[in-house]
Amino acid sequence: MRSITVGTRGSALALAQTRWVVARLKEEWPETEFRIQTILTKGDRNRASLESMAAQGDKGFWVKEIEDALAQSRIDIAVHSLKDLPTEQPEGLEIASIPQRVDARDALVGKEGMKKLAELPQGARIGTSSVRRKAFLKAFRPDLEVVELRGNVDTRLAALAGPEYDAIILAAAGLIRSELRNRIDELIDPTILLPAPGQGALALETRSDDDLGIEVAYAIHDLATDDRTTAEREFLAGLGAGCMAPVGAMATLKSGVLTLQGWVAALDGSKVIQGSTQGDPAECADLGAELAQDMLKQGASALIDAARG
Ligand SMILES: NCc1[nH]cc(CCC(=O)O)c1CC(=O)O
Repeated sequence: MRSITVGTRGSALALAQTRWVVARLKEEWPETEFRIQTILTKGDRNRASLESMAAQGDKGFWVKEIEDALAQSRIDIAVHSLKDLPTEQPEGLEIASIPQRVDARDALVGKEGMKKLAELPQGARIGTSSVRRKAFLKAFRPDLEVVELRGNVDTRLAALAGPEYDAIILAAAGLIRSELRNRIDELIDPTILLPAPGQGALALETRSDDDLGIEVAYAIHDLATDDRTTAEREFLAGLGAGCMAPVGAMATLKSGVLTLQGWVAALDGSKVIQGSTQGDPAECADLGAELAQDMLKQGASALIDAARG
């Protein structure tokens, strides 16, 4: 029996999404044995330094060790949250497959009486560590207080039991994949909070010369998700921004037309530049790159430079 080793971070969410991937792969390849190998990343080892590393523009905080294991054939397929993958792909490795996206949106989880973003009382305290969520929240409701909240999904939900936060914001997909969908109080409308590029989608990474691994992974590829997230990630790359920038992007597909929305904000939410474009999904990469160029000209460069510090 042929055997494929699938590598992932060891967090509850990473394991939940990897088990989902393996279950889907098993449906397509019933004769193949799949093993799951967890790998500790710099992000897991040293959460405290996350902020400073990110500020220095360290890319691939959650992926480096996993990519090393892949390159050294200790694993055959790596499962990542697409949102955490740098837009530049390392030599010798490729994204072989993007499975179907769950939900791209952000979710609000609130205490009693704190279940809707628009209805939160003046000065309500919202927990998030994302510069994107913070900037867009402040733009929507400058009265809200954004309070730093780090950690994995369980840690963040547990923090809501304490006095520091009235509500927290997380990716809906993380809750859904962790079977915590019932904790979602509001799926936040993307006209208020545009999701991160690639949010809610996974990426299966392989060695570029591993035809078998590529074929196995590709069996669960979803073309619509690929087109949408390619447009979103090319927008991010075209801005010259990383995952730590206050940038949102979301593409939708309807009647064969891809619509891409992109937002770039000042860190304090005092300014948000919004743009959108439409076209043939086959041109998804160009649509993303062109929207980035347009918005850089409209003043997004200054915002991105400022966010970089
Ligand atoms: N930055 C951490 C991270 N990476 C992917 C997800 C959620 C799952 C996804 O977006 O696919 C999360 C947690 C969060 O943003 O709440």
